[in-house]
Amino acid sequence: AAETDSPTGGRSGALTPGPAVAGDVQKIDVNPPKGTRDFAPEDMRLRNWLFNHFKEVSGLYGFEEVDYPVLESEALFTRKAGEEIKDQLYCFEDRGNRRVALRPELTPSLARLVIQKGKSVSLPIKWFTVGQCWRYERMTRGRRREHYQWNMDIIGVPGVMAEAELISSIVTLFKRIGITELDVGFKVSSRKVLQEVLNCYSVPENLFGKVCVIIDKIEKIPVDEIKKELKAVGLSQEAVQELLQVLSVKSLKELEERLGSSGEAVADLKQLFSLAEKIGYSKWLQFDASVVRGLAYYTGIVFEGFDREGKLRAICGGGRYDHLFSTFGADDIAACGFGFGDAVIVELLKEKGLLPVLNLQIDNIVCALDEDLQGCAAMVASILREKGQSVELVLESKPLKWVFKRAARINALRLVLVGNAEWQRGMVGVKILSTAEQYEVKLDDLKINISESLTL
Ligand SMILES: OCc1cccc(Br)n1
Repeated sequence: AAETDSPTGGRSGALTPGPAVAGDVQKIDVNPPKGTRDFAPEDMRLRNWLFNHFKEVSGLYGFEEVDYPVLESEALFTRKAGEEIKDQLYCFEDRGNRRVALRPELTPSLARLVIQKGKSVSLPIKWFTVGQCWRYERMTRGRRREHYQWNMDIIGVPGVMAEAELISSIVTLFKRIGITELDVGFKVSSRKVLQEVLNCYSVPENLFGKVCVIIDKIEKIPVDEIKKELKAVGLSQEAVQELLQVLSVKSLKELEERLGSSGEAVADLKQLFSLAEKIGYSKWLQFDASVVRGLAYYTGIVFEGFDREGKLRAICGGGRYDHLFSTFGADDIAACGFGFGDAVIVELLKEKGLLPVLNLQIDNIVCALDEDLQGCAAMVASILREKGQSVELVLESKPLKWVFKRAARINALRLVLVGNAEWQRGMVGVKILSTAEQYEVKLDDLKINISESLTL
């Protein structure tokens, strides 16, 4: 069955299309395109709750928000490393015969903007964004074709403090939404591990990305297939054997025994775990040599957030990518970042019973008791809105029963009634809906502040 797309489960509840309409008007499909989601109000409240946490955490860490077009030149993503993200590129030729694509990730756009800004931005650059990303996947697998990703990137810091800061920001996010280290962990490794092994077998640099992309599939396809693909790109039997062995190393200590203490891979990882200890999130981290991530451009520390029950796909992932900029014809600059999707985290929150209850809340519902008082009711609404009060103004003449029902549905705190008798005396009626207390309030007092005036 197709994965539940909507955060509240199941595909959006479309109206059951009625009988064919008159004439040749075609009934439209009221569902969104395959693999995409609508966000109805209750879904949008959950999405805004999550994205607000993303943005608040980004602010806590001193990151600035940026944004890019969802449509980019296809050239940003046409890396020749056999990545799934390229195979599933949502690309086409536009009316100007340009090859364009719906972005499958945000990092290349960030690199493009950093290069564009050049010397006008001071280092380190710390940018974040929350953006929709796309892939065109055959619907046979029924998977989503879009999701929103929170991305944080630090540009211009070669040291591991940058990765430590990024992982710290994700831990902060998790804590804010009720996720603990008992629910989620981070598998951490470094691609320098693979680099050091491949260097021993004189494997040319340009194969590095391809080798990593193949190895990233180690838990998804049989190991014989992995071996076959590695040999197909030119690795010797010995190199393949050594690679697969080093990926099964179970601890940093064992890695150090295998690679020695002088290499950067071990040094970086030891420093990261030491920083995690100091910052206070080492319980969230574990070394896992098999983590390589599926993007070709990572060059150093890589990490992914996983649910400890092992029911879900990776929650987030990232790492260092020190050579991405030169692939765009610019000077290289140290860089690291992560992506955090909006879908898996919601599945995890559901699993853990941590979905927040987010109801609509309106301060006032304002209603005219007589047709000819509609304008007066609108005036009362304006007065309240100018005081920063949210107001649902009843826009048509409705029976009080309907108004009370509406008030309950929108969770209104107060009902403000505009009636002839009171209006003649410059007053309006106010009912506190939770306690049924009733007041008459002078219109002038409303101009002060309805809450204050109610204490009169
Ligand atoms: O994380 C891979 C990915 C990229 C774009 C869209 C979706 Br859904 N998933």
